[in-house]
Amino acid sequence: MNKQPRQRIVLKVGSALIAPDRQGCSSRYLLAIAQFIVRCRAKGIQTILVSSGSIAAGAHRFPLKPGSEANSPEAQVVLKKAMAAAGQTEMMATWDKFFDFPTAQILLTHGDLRDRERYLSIRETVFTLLDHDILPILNENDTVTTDALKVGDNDNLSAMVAAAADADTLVICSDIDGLYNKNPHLHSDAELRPEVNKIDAAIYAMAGGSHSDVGTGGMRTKIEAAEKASSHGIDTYIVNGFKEESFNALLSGRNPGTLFRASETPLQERMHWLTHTVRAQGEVIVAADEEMDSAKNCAELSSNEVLEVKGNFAAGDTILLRSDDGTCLAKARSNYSSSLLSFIAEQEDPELADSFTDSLGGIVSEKDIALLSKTPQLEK
Ligand SMILES: Nc1ncnc2c1ncn2[C@@H]1O[C@H](COP(=O)(O)OP(=O)(O)O)[C@@H](O)[C@H]1O
Ligand SMILES: N[C@@H](CCC(=O)OP(=O)(O)O)C(=O)O
Repeated sequence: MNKQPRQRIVLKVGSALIAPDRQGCSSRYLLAIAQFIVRCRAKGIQTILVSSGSIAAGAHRFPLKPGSEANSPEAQVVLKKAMAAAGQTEMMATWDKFFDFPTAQILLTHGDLRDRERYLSIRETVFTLLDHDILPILNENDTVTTDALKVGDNDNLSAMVAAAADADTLVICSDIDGLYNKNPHLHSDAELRPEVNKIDAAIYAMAGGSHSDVGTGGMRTKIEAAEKASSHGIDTYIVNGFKEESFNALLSGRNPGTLFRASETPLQERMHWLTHTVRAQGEVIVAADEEMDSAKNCAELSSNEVLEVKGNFAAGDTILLRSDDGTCLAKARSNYSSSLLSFIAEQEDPELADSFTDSLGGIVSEKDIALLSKTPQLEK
């Protein structure tokens, strides 16, 4: 970590470190990580742990019988939820054994993080725990989450937690030294990237998926996490969690892996939340020549400029403003439901359409708009 004293760090630990043999939790690699947490606290650095591994820890409780229906993809999803439920308690108990200070469990879904009220409540809880020197240990609530509600990987979850907790450093512990120019498990000539100052398509092109059977992240989700965190002013490291030297290096201000440098112009907290944490519930398509390059212009969007309304959303949900050439323009809180907006946008008579917006107000509000980059891209 950089020379200047760091005040708050989020540490993400992957499944392969928690249950390397898939036979329940093992302290084999966790002792060095626990000692790192203790040493951080001794230096006055507050620490938050995002720990994967509930599924990996619980998997051995569910031996698969050959040919059973549990081999179907649907059954596998249900089984993983049960594994997570069984493994979560074992994982928490394993961490708790290392410390002579208390730990606290926070299980989240993306549904919690994209709801502003619940997001602020989580943030408040984390701050209260830190104020009382209690180590928050967070994980996705795999047992109850659904495709619509889940973050899906703890790399991205750890970045959202780091933003919510106003951390200044995110350390993602992986089973590899850092980001290579290609997957080192597949290419013997792969080279480690020590620093990344700008995350772009070329960086994403380096990343492949996970090779482990219980991990879900792979390198792509780590880059997504680094993009979220660095845009919030958070230095993000990918380090090899299997090497004690990684943690010694961090504590002495050296970079043992890949450092994604924090943006010099971080997004304001609410804008960051809107841009990187909230998932759009629908889309509003406008013509590519519409001037949507400022929050003010977006807020002046009128119903007769709406070409199409996609998805089902309620008033208050977040939508994606996209031009008809595919460019993501902005994410914004919609003041209209998708059905009402579709009805208004379909009115042939622009004066009738305007009479609705005149009485109900703008489609989106200027204070709830986060402009996105002006290049055609898939929404992350
Ligand atoms: N460009 C890359 N650089 C490094 N690792 C990569 C890259 N592309 C794909 N990978 C794979 O991503 C894995 C790390 O992600 P993951 O499997 O989620 O592990 P963990 O759960 O320990 O974080 C590496 O072991 C490697 O197989
Ligand atoms: N919530 C899941 C996390 C899965 C996950 O992100 O795993 P990994 O890619 O090993 O960090 C679990 O506890 O198993």
